[in-house]
Amino acid sequence: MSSVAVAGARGRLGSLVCEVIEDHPAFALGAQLSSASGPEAGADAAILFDVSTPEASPRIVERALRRGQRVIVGTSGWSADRLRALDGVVREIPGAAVLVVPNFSLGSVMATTLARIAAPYFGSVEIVEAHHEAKVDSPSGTAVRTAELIAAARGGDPPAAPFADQPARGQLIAGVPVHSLRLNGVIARQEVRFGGAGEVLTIAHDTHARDSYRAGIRAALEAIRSAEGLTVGLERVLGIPVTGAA
Ligand SMILES: NC(=O)C1=CN([C@@H]2O[C@H](COP(=O)(O)OP(=O)(O)OC[C@H]3O[C@@H](n4cnc5c(N)ncnc54)[C@H](OP(=O)(O)O)[C@@H]3O)[C@@H](O)[C@H]2O)C=CC1
Ligand SMILES: O=C(O)C1=N[C@H](C(=O)O)C[C@H](O)C1
Repeated sequence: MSSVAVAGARGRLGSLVCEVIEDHPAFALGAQLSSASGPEAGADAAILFDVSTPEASPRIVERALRRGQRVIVGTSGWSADRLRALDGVVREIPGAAVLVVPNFSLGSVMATTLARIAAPYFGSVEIVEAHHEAKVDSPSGTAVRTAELIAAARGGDPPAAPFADQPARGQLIAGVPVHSLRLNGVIARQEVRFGGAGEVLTIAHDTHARDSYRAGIRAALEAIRSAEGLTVGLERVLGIPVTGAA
């Protein structure tokens, strides 16, 4: 049995993560950490599962890695810059393993994979994401990661983003305009819209219930036991073919 401490255990995602751990015969739920927990709380667990806040996450993750814990990160905010810094930390620590999962939902991972495939073939692309009103960060971590992967798939050739300096045109992430909605009645939704000559391709994904994260959380737990170094994305764990960088 591997014991797992959960940072953010009382949150919307954290409480689901705790349920999945408790239901899994190979894992035991350890400390359930909140912002009130001291730095040493949960240090005895083999695995630290971080689902806290974008602000707290980097400190929580680095501390866990430096004390030899394997780490799963579901918290948003891990943009390319943060991931580069994390990779530096991981390389300093022999045997370190961290798995960063921007989205645990299989449908979302598939949608982002399809967007990566389409990216080189369309001259313009924009992302519209919608989330519940309690979400503290925007754009969403999934949208940031999707935009970065689209840019990488285009090999540095930025999409057309006319008049992008106007606030209503969204926030440019890796050259891709991203538009964020925060609405009562929504859990999570993302649309990637590709524009070509006389046509628009829309790749859309809806999260109707947080149950959609269960299978991905389980897969991440099973993968972290043999992971090495920094791994980003559930696609790597599930063996979904991906091309290009990152
Ligand atoms: N990868 C994925 O598939 C998904 C990722 N997310 C991401 O997960 C994160 C959490 O989302 P959600 O559960 O909705 O948010 P919540 O606000 O419901 O939960 C966050 C929890 O973190 C706790 N927390 C805050 N600071 C710390 C700290 N320093 N140490 C430990 N715990 C802390 C808070 O508790 P308190 O302040 O009481 O301590 C709170 O319970 C977000 O970044 C979100 O974007 C969400 C859904 C899916
Ligand atoms: O806060 C959320 O709810 C979610 N956060 C993640 C993100 O920022 O992409 C994943 C999912 O969209 C739900």
